[in-house]
Amino acid sequence: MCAVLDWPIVSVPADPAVLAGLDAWRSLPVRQQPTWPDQTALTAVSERLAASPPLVFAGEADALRDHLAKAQRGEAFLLQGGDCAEVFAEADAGRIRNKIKTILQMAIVLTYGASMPIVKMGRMAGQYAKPRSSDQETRDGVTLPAYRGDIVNGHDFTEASRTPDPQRLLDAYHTSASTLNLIRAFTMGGFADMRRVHEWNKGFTVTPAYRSYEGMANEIDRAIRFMSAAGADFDALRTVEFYAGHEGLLLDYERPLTRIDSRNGNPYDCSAHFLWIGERTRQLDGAHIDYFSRVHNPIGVKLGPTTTGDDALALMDALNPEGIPGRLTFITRMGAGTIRDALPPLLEKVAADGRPVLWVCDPMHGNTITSSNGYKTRRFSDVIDEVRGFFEAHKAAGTIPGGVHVELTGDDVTEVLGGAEEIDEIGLARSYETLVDPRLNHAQSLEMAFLVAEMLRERTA
Ligand SMILES: O=C[C@H](O)[C@H](O)COP(=O)(O)O
Ligand SMILES: C=C(OP(=O)(O)O)C(=O)O
Ligand SMILES: [Mn+2]
Repeated sequence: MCAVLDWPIVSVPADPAVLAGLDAWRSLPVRQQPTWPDQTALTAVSERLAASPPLVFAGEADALRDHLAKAQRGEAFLLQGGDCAEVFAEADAGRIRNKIKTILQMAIVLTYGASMPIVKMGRMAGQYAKPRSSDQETRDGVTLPAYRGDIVNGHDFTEASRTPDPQRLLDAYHTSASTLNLIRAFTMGGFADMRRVHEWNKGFTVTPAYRSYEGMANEIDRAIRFMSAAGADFDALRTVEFYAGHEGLLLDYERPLTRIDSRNGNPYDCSAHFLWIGERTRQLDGAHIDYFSRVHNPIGVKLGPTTTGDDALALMDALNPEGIPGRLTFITRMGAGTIRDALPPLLEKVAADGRPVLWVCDPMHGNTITSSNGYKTRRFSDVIDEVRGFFEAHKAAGTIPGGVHVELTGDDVTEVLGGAEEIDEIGLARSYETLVDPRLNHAQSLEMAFLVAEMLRERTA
């Protein structure tokens, strides 16, 4: 997040038609929104949000778009990771630091293993709204609204907690701001300096992945010492660009945080650098597609196993009709057993169209299962197999596998089955903490990075 920001002396005002368009979604079908019981409170909160400073700058979103354009062309690779659902009470320094360290470690494994620049992005500092399969949840005969993420309601199973509360939009804004502040401090203040690769491993449990990382960090150290002795200047390695993204789901939050870029009069959603539209809200005639077609951030769309080539083209027409490089990312989440059949027709159709798209693999959301002891989980082997299928399909089509999108945490949780620590169904009970979907823990995340580095190395070989 260190784009050069030119602060213009003369502001370009927005075209009134562009401003009016930002509210067109209100008259379209909109899915997965809460029913706010108090509309007056919602209006007051929206006004507060609209008057608050933006969380990111438009210039930073533009810089990210350029990086994503490089990933599209195979000159970089996107790593996006973080919680399924961030939780306000867990936005503390220790957890945020562990997540950043984990993503930095994964990025360095990929950079070193595949000699490829990695674009680093968190599912962080705003990932508070969740689409749900069901609007309600029933426990022991009591039915309450489903938990829709901390920005909407609380997870506790009481009527008070589950009732949507607009004040939570302000809490989400402030928690995003403090999270982003810490991310900026960690990545711009010297902590992310590549000469400190060893320190990013400190404090984590010693696992096989931890040891592999130590080995690689020793090699990097040696290479840096050699290059320094040879006169190279490593000060450029002091800081790291780290971007923030979340699902652009809750339009009552995204709309007031949308601002007009004074450089050119264009609207940007300044709640994050990157917003994606979920599998459940990507209807062509729906509110989400309309809204995000009007803001200038780089935008992602999740594509599940039933997506057709024509759906993909229609999404390109809606979100990136002119084919601006880096503007549109397709995040496929097909399932390990499906990707090898479902992805190739999409790749073929999009390649024939010619407009650029960044293809990213989410190997999590198509591989969710329930364990026999009742946990919502995923198998590490399925996650890796889906990434493998993604690389295979791109190789066969002659297209570029441009990134991975992963649900992970830097903490030592037990939510995903398998990995080198061989977490089994009984083991899930040890430290199952997620409020929605299961996340890779620190060791599983590192292990994944080593495996993806190999796939990426083969791609570039
Ligand atoms: O990350 C998202 C979840 O997969 C989605 O919200 C659905 O979860 P659910 O089936 O538990 O409602
Ligand atoms: C809900 C999510 O994904 P999808 O829209 O792909 O189901 C998510 O990324 O948490
Ligand atoms: Mn999820």
